[in-house]
Amino acid sequence: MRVCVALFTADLRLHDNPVLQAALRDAERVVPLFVVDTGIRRTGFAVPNRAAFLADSLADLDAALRERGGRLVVRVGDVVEETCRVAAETGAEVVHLAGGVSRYAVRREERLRAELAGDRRELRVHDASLTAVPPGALTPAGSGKDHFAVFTPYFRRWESFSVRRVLPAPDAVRVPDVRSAGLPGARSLAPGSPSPGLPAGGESEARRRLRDWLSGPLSAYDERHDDLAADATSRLSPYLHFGCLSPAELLHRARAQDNAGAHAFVRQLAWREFHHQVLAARPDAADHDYRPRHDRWRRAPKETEAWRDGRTGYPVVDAAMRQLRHEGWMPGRARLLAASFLAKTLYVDWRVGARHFLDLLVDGDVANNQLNWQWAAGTGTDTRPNRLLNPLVQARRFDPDGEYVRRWLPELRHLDARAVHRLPRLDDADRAGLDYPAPIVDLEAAAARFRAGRGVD
Ligand SMILES: Cc1cc2nc3c(=O)[nH]c(=O)nc-3n(C[C@H](O)[C@H](O)[C@H](O)COP(=O)(O)OP(=O)(O)OC[C@H]3O[C@@H](n4cnc5c(N)ncnc54)[C@H](O)[C@@H]3O)c2cc1C
Repeated sequence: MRVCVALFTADLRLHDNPVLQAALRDAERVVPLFVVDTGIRRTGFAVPNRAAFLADSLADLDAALRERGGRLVVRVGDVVEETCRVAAETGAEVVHLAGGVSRYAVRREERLRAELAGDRRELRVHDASLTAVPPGALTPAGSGKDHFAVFTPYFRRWESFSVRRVLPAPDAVRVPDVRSAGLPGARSLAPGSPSPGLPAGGESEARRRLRDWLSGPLSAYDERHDDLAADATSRLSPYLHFGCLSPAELLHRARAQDNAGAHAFVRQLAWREFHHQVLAARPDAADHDYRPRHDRWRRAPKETEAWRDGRTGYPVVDAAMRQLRHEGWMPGRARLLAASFLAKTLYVDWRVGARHFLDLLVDGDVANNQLNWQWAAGTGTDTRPNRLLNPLVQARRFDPDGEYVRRWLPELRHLDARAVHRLPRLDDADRAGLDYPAPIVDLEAAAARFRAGRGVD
């Protein structure tokens, strides 16, 4: 074959990229194509933090292709129309694409297949690109079900799945003569300013972080990942979200280190894949309860605003929410306790919180964000859906010295650990002089309200 198109989506890398490798195998010349998709802009999913990360990642991908004699071809418009146009202009017979799981990705794939077929061209989809185990490859034996609804049995099967081997980065990429728009800047992808502490995007940065992570911190992951002050998780999530890092490669390399840290880390990677297979089977779970509980959610605009601003009066929740605004990222434990606080303690619809996270998270992802929110709200796959996380207990367990709180709440920097933990229990006289709010909600009353709302004892 003379020409193929490799359409990049959430796989912005040269290493271990099945889409690019298949295109290079099939054709003498390959169009490495990225379409700045105006359809995604219309969904509201394009926000400044992810736009900045995406702009970095595209620039890095282009530079890596240029080192190999190629370049990234960029188009702006409807992804299906632009891809078909590029295929027609270059005479490409086949377009290669990574299989996605969101409704948007599935619809894109269907439209692309139909449009290309009308032009006697073919779409080839690679389903072990965005996850190590293809979503849908594992189903509960003998149940007739199309996906796993509970993590532990999924994990057991996932662990024994034979993951494809890691593919090398290509040495050379020959690109046909075809028009390209310039690389997009962050502001052309989404107006507005990114968070000041946003990480840099791109495959080069991803591989540098991967090397650092594997060379030491990984082995302590089991002991330290929930320690909020230690900042001892990988921070690889945005690189996985944009595909600057391959999940299959990460999995193989973590597994090669046979220690407790690596085992615990691999289990977390499986959660990502678990949520992808749930969303693939139940795309409606992006905005509908996976397991409806007939909740009578509260509308509490002032309390929700206080939660968004990190002014709830519960220091660990507020620290988490301020970190989110500053970095566009927060550790898993902080996400969980902040989400539980909104959906259970304040009893506000999880969709309100999920939207706020998607507005800021640099790794904001339909599968992981929406389904983790549902897990925290008890409308998802949690097998104990009505448990409530107490923010005071969470703070003592996961930030015993109050260091995480002091890092993110400058107004409390002068307080010692004991004072930080006692803060929500102080009366107004003791609170005087502190620029920090009284708790916006009483925890016992909130727990009773949640149970009554949900109809559980
Ligand atoms: C309410 C809520 C919303 C979330 N939203 C997102 C999101 O939009 N995008 C996202 O990538 N993750 C999301 N997560 C999952 C998880 O919190 C993050 O992936 C993780 O904190 C990222 O930090 P890390 O890379 O240092 O993770 P590590 O602790 O180093 O874990 C390694 C990798 O495992 C995966 N992982 C870990 N925990 C989970 C989990 N619970 N679910 C799925 N994958 C997991 C991630 O890909 C992560 O990068 C959310 C969790 C909660 C509770």
